[in-house]
Amino acid sequence: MNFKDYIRIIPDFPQPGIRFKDITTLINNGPVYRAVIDALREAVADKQIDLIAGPEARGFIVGAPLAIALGTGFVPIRKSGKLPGEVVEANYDLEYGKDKLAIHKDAIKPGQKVLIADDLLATGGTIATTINLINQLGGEVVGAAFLIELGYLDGRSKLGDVDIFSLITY
Ligand SMILES: O=P(O)(O)OC[C@H]1O[C@H](OP(=O)(O)OP(=O)(O)O)[C@H](O)[C@@H]1O
Ligand SMILES: Nc1ncnc2[nH]cnc12
Repeated sequence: MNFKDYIRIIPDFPQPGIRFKDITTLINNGPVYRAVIDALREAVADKQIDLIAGPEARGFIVGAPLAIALGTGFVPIRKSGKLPGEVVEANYDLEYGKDKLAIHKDAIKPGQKVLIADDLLATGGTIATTINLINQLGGEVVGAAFLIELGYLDGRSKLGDVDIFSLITY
């Protein structure tokens, strides 16, 4: 199955010059959505994983079903102001702007092994910040899994020695 056939590219969204990779057309198709989650599960099958962490919002679309497939818990990393409990927060830059992410302080116990999941790796700003938040809680990041990697933005170089898995690259 060629996942690229199901991803729609929208030029100049959300700002001129960005070629937006729209996954709504992929997740609209049940068998293809399931095949993506199966492929990610297989890609990380050799890892010991206690928790999946996914950044809002598209990280939930990939991370929550992957957590169910692996039988782990799921930790939502949310945009600032959305989580009700005590949080740690960090600012970051992404391909088309700036934002602030937060995690509940009690979401990860020291030493727990955490796999990050998201739909897309672009500049790496979102995931570098996600790693930072997990590390602040004492979690150990064992890898990061994506449906899409934008190789031309070299987000990998921001993620240190974290193991990175992506199903397709542009
Ligand atoms: O590697 P980066 O340059 O940081 O970009 C990648 C991030 O950008 C998108 O999220 P976005 O912040 O647009 O939020 P959304 O999931 O709520 O649409 C995408 O889902 C990744 O999380
Ligand atoms: N080009 C892109 N398409 C979809 N989501 C993105 N997040 C960051 N860059 C993106």
